[in-house]
Amino acid sequence: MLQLEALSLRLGTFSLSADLSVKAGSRVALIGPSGAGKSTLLGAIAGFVPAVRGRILWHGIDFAGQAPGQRPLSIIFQDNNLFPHLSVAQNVGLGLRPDLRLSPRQRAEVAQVLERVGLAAFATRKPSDLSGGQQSRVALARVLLRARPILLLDEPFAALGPALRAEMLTLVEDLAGDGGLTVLMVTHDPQDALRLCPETILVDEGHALPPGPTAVLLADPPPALRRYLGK
Ligand SMILES: Nc1ncnc2c1ncn2[C@@H]1O[C@H](COP(=O)(O)OP(=O)(O)OP(=O)(O)O)[C@@H](O)[C@H]1O
Repeated sequence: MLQLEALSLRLGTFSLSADLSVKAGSRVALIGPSGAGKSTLLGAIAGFVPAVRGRILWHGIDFAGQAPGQRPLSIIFQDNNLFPHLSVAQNVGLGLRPDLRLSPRQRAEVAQVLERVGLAAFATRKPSDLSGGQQSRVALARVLLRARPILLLDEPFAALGPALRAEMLTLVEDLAGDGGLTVLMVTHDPQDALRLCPETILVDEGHALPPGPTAVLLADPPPALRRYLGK
């Protein structure tokens, strides 16, 4: 279980509170108006935004004092955080060793995971020689290799067209299911939330609410969400 316990965050004049928990192995969307604090909340979980008050716990262990790289999570942003000067295989290999001194066994793991996301034939290419969807797959491959139990997605597929986005969400669902990952995904698209995430956290007016069933939330949105969705 991931617990945000009486959490309070502040960035300049912006503040956000959260008191909620997310079940291990579940997939949860974060939805809310632009500037509501969705990325800030992921940033706090990842360790980039310090908490003013409260705690973040994973299976009862406090994240405080754990640097971002030590936390049991991976994060993918919209730009996929790929290094342009490294090949696809190297970008993925970074998930295992930042200095890229991979053992033969680790190289084999990289090859295996590239196969898993359908990029076996692209290992030596640079990210710029790939389509947007393929770049997203590289980022997912790296996450898979890191094998951290929490996956944070910050509008990862926003730049992709609808069909490709649906395909990527299915891939995330498969990979998350296989690995038993806990997924938190920021999205502006209610359909994406419905597709991947049975539950949704509504972030609005300085609060992140506890997760509720996505279908129920979208079928009968509270006023704040109604405004945001333009319903
Ligand atoms: N470094 C910063 N210093 C001060 N304020 C910041 C900083 N970063 C973000 N903010 C403010 O914090 C608020 C929350 O931003 P955040 O990016 O978390 O929102 P969001 O819900 O993810 O928005 P969007 O959907 O547009 O990506 C915004 O009002 C933003 O202007």
